[in-house]
Amino acid sequence: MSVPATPSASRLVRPVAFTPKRPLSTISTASDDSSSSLPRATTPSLLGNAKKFKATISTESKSRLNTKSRPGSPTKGSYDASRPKTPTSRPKTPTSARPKTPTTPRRGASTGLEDVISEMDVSRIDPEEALVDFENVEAADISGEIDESMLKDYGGEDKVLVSIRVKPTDNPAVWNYNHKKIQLDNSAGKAPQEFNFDEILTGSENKPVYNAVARSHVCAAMDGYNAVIFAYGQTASGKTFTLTGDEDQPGIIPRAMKDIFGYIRRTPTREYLLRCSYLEIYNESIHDLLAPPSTSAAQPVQIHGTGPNVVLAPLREEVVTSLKGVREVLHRGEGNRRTASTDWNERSSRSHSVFRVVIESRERGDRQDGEGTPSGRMTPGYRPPTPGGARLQAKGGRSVQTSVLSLIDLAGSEKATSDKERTREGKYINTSLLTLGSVISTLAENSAKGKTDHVPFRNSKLTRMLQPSLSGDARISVVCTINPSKDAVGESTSTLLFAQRIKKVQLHAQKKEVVDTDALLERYRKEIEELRQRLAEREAEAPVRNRRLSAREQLDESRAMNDLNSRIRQLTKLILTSQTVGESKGDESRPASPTKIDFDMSPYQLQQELLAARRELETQSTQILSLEAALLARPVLPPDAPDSEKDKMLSEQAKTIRELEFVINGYEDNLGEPLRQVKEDVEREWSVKLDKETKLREEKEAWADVLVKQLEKEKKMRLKLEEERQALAAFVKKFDALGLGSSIVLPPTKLKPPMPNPGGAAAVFAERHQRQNKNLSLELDPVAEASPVRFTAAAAEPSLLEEQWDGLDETSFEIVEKLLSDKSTRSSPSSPLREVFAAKENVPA
Ligand SMILES: Nc1ncnc2c1ncn2[C@@H]1O[C@H](COP(=O)(O)OP(=O)(O)OP(=O)(O)O)[C@@H](O)[C@H]1O
Repeated sequence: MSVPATPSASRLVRPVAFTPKRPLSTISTASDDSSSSLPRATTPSLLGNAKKFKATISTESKSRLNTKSRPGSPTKGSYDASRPKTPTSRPKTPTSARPKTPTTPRRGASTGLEDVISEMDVSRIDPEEALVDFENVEAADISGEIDESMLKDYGGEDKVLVSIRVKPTDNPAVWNYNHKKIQLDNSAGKAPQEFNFDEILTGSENKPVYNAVARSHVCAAMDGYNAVIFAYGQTASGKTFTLTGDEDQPGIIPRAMKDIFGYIRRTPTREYLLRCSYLEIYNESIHDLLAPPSTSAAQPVQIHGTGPNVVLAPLREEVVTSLKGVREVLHRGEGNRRTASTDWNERSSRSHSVFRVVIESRERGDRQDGEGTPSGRMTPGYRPPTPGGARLQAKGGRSVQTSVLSLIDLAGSEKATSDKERTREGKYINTSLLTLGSVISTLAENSAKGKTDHVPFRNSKLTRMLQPSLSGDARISVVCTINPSKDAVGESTSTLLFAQRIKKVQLHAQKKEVVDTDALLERYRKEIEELRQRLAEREAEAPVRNRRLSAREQLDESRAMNDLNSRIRQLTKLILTSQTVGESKGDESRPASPTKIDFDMSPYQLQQELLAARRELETQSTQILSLEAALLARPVLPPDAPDSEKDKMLSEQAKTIRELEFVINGYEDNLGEPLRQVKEDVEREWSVKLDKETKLREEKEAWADVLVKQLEKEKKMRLKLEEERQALAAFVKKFDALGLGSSIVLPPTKLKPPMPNPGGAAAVFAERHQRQNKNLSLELDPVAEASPVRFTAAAAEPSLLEEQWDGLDETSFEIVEKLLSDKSTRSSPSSPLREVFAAKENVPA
């Protein structure tokens, strides 16, 4: 499959906290119609456990169903808005001409599937998956080839439309064919067997193939019928080329999507909602191709329910509003499919890929959203809104059609045929394809002979998934691709036999039109009205309310109102109408996927979510405040605290900061961009504080160095002082021994030799330092911090050492001066005093 790459659609991430879990609904509902020999299934619906109403079809609706509208074809490629057509062939049989609305389960009725979480439930659709509105269809998205004369009714919808596509080959072909008949050439050496089909197609043009094989079924799907188109054939015979095609020759899928938008554009009386899913069945395991490969591998899609009540879960659905959105979905699916495979060729030829489009539509009525029914562009036979009548109108319900178009690229059919010969190699057997063959055979047999033999739908994933459609609930078109070369005769014959069998299967496709207030389309419309009403109320109350709200609450309030407003705008954009199809200027005018807001939430739920978010924010604010308080109340470090204490404190602060960051991150996750600023501010504030703490620590370390140096200096001084004291004491002793003491009057009060202190100089220093700094805060507070500068200022006072030395110097000086001034002492050359001085001053005596 080659899908043109497109710029990726915007996929905004919805905060998890805002995503409510929702209950499951079933894919289809049981029919109460038993008039048919085959069980009559209803159109698959996504509304299983939602409340539904049994609605009668309006007169206009009946006449529409019974009248085959064949208005003139518009000019090719042009759009005639005033003459919208409904180009679907109508049932011919009396039974199918008047389809009955199926009975649907009432709310609360158990389907037995309530526990299954299904993303196919409309109420669980990811809001990123855009709702489509007929007014939004892009001109560029509309097929330029719309020509209703091309729409054919191949014998009515009770039969499967079977076409054969013969792949061009350079080898000599061994098949003869015209536009309806194909038969093996006699030269092939086998008994010529003739096959008749609805169409034999040749060549490499995909447009005629689409017109012949798919267009009528696409239109039927738009008109409310389920439709299945699948390609069957041996490997490399052209199935993918037919369904997907390439850029030059777009296949059925891109052409179908163009026609869908074209159909919407040409039907101004209805509005539509389109949802796509894309899955792959490989080795009897279903993978959601729209989910990331890791997710889909870890959580394969399961089929829940039986018969017509089939639910695939978990399976993503993407709502699309333009071809761009469709391309994005296909591109993503293809990418995921390739990622999941180690051998792409082998895997693609052995797996089935299923692209599904769910189409919801209803008449455009007089809406309270100001957009009313488009004037002057009415479809002939326009039906008034609310076909359910006054009772249903009172309940707010409007008739909604739901149909599913499934486009299936099957695995190579030779796997089903030739695998019989290699049963030992179990891995090659494609159970789904083999079961499809036997299911078709049984169905054909039952139809032909009026039997009710058991049909082995449950034997494979593919048939179980297709059971509602194969049971007759859908219009089916099969394109069987063959390689006309001689060496592929066996495979081609087998394919043609399959095609012949499926041609016999009887169908009973029914349109489904139910009034369902829970249909996504209806809910969106209703929600738009409710949101508008709510917004108007809020706006009216705003002046009074704002007076009693804090600034922060007012901000929250205005954000909530903005959210409401943008939600209304998005919901309005999502609904496609013919006007929006024509008026849009291009792909860029409308997002491929709308902003991710949960469209499924009612205004009340939205309000609850807002309240919950606010409560969460308040809790987080409290956490932040308490963490800040804890930081402020941290223990104060004493100035002489060891480094290990300081380290511990710093690491505790870092931890607190990390916790703050954590809280702020959660806070930001909830409120997004506005809080990023707050986070940055807090980060900045705390990083400044951290820097200050680090600086302070460095300063304290420097201060400690200074202190150590001071102590060493003091120690040296003390030693020197002690030496001097001893010398002086010896000098005095000698002086006294010489008998000179009586003649010299020493000033005893001034002689204060330093005495050793009990704690040593360090203790004295510490005591003095404490005294000096008792008024200084040495705590690690950036404002009241202690610093070496202050210490230096304190140390500028005379130090202990300086005082001691000053006293000693002065005393020594006075003593010496007195001695020197004593004439008797100086006059004696042998004076002992002189010797002492000479020894002390190191001068000759
Ligand atoms: N009608 C056709 N005209 C031109 N080329 C064709 C046609 N049919 C098939 N091809 C080419 O043949 C090749 C194989 O076709 P394709 O991949 O569609 O086969 P397939 O049946 O899907 O194979 P598989 O079962 O392996 O998926 C492709 O290159 C395709 O372009």
